[in-house]
Amino acid sequence: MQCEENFVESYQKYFNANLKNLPTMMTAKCDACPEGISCVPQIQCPAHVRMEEHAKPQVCDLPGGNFGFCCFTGQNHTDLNSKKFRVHGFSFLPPSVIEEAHIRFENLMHKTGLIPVTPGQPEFAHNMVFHSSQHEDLQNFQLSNMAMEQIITTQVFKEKEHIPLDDIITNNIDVDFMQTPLEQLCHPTRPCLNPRAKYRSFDGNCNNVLPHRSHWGAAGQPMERLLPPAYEDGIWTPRIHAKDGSLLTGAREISRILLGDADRPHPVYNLFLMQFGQFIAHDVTQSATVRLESGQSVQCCTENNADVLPPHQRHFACMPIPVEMNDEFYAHFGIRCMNFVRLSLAPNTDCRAGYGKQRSKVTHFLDGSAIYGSSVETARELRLFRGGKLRMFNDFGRDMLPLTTDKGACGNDDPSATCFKSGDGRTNQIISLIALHLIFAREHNRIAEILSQINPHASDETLYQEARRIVVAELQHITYNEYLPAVIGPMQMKRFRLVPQHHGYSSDYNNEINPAITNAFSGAAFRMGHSSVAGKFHMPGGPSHVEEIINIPDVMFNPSRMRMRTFFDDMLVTMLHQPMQQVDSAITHGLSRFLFRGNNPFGLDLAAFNIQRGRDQGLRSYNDYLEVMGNRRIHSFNQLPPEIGRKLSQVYHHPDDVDLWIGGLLEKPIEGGIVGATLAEIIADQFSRFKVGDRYFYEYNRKINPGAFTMDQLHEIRKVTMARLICDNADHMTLQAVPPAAFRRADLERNSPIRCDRPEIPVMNMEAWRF
Ligand code: HEM
Ligand SMILES: [Ca+2]
Repeated sequence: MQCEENFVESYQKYFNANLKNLPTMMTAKCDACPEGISCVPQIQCPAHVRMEEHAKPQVCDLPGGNFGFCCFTGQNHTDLNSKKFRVHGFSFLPPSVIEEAHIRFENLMHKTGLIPVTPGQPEFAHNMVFHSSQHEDLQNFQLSNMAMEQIITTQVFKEKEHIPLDDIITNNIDVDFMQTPLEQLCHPTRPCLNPRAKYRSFDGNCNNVLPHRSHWGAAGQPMERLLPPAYEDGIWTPRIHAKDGSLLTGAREISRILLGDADRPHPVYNLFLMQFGQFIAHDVTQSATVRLESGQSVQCCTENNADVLPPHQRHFACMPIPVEMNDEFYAHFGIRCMNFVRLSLAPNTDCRAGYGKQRSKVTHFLDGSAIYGSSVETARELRLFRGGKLRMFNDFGRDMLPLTTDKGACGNDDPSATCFKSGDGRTNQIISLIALHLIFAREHNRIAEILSQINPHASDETLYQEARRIVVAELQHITYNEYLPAVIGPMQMKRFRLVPQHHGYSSDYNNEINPAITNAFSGAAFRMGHSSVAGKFHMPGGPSHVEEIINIPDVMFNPSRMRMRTFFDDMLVTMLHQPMQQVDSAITHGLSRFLFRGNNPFGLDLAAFNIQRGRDQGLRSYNDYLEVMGNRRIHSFNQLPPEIGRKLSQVYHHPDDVDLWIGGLLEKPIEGGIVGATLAEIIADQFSRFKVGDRYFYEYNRKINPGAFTMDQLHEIRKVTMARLICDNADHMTLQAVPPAAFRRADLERNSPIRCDRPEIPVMNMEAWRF
């Protein structure tokens, strides 16, 4: 193993030049890591950041000319190694702790703040984005309560036994709920009945075949963390104090001061990129807010949002956002409070006391769950059970998504109102999202139809599962081949080994990697997409050539236009031609003032929600994420480019207070990507987990993936592009041609729309699937 001492130069070349970086540690750089240890970017090896100098890992080379670390501590922020520093040796919970916790729990559940939100209000629609099915909502209520009782017990234990905060946030207390009344809340993990199942399960269970990891990435499992939580008590109390002890500036105030509305069209990418982003965001993450037993959502403001409810009347999950008297928008309506309810938690599967972990309701894998559902029950409801197809709604000869009367999906009491159903409960949230769902549902049926022609004797079940396997592979291929490089740039694609292969199988699977969503990704990094949203759709004119302009709040949870004859095509044309907005400090008022306005003169502020949500999830400050990436912390706003430093100092006292989503948005985009270096690293880490931690990933061979494609099939999958999927599933009434790079603006040189039979938009040869 060759080692070299001076590697600072290559390090500086990679990281954001603005920050005048130097490595946080100095060790020799070696060619290769010891056997069995992988070389990864520093963010994928977070535990060692907390360690003593002598425990720091060696530096090694990564593809793309940059270095990483020979990571022996794993991809979690805690490491077994740190256990030896543990101060306390408890192994059981004193009965007095359990009794007191139970009394507190009962008080919280049944005594205060049981006021529901009124239908028709914007906050009613806000809660619909956390909806999946009535059954799921009820289950969520029960699990969330169980988790709450565990959390309260941990809080009482910490208070009574004076457990240091650091031991709590690093999961360093070895106390479990076994042999206590809370034992019934523990869910022992079950071994998989068929570890070599050819098709992935619907709920994501048994992806990892090791018995104690079979639940990794499954629906309902908790989000995991890159860094320890920044809860005030280490357990669940949200961060509200700045470093200097003063109160942090409110989320709405930060939003209105820093994130104005400005039209800055992206020079390269179109709205299809934005929309695909939301579609896959919904595949991989859906949190849920705490609800009342009745299933209704909690209200944290007084009538007409005139004030926040006084603390003694508030539900325990309330975290209302105060609105200033001088708010240039909401003041006109007398609004002084925006409703905000905290996310529900998942009970700890290992039955140990610890900090709260947010529950995600969908499968964490990128596995088409937004198309097929995250449970066997939903998958069944969506199937036709004939020819392997999905159920569709035949709308005057056209296949549309099936309709639903579930009020939780559109919030509409009118039974004749259009409202669509898919594998995800958020489909109707904006009309352009429905277009993506429709493309993928039609693609499934198109493939099932061809498969049945080639294989006339195949059963409905085989056709369905094979079509699903192909569609999920197409989704993964488009994501890694076209979408991700646009977002995080070519350098990160290489560093994190995310570039799809042109030939052969990949063998990158690693059963040590938990594919779970990280809080940093769902609570901040991937919400970068909100800045790329445009406030208006410029719809092409019909025969009259008069362009129609649609304000986005008018098509949120209001999908009826979708049934107009040419709307689907028109929407696709718009998304391909209209630029998306740059990812920066501008957020359209369509999201930051009028979100889910319905028939009201004002709506909600999504930017304020993102900031508040980060605090709800215990995200650490932007500075801590700089450090885990290997950057130097910032000690003064002067260290930042003047424009950014000036902005941040308007609302934060110290760089240690900056919310991750805000700090990330203000960075300049990395080369070839749309986001800055910090968000790019968090996103790259997440997509590396989806690949390395998913046994059924489309590029894996038969030794890893029991449902691996043959070499011929994989070769065909690799031809698929987003443009091909649009070509094969549009109505072709007003859409006659498609730009070959579907995420790039159609007005770019060499990306002019072309006919779908041109070789630049290749076709899969389905003969490879003759069974
Ligand atoms: C098209 C307009 C969009 C609307 C109206 C919208 C709206 C929302 C809302 C209301 C939430 C929940 C906020 C909260 O209370 O925490 C949310 C969460 C989220 N959004 Fe968006 N969004 C849009 C586009 C996007 C895009 C383009 C992306 C990514 C590229 C994205 C990524 C996310 C993510 C990752 C979450 C967190 C989901 C979870 O874990 O629950 N969104 N969005
Ligand atoms: Ca999924």
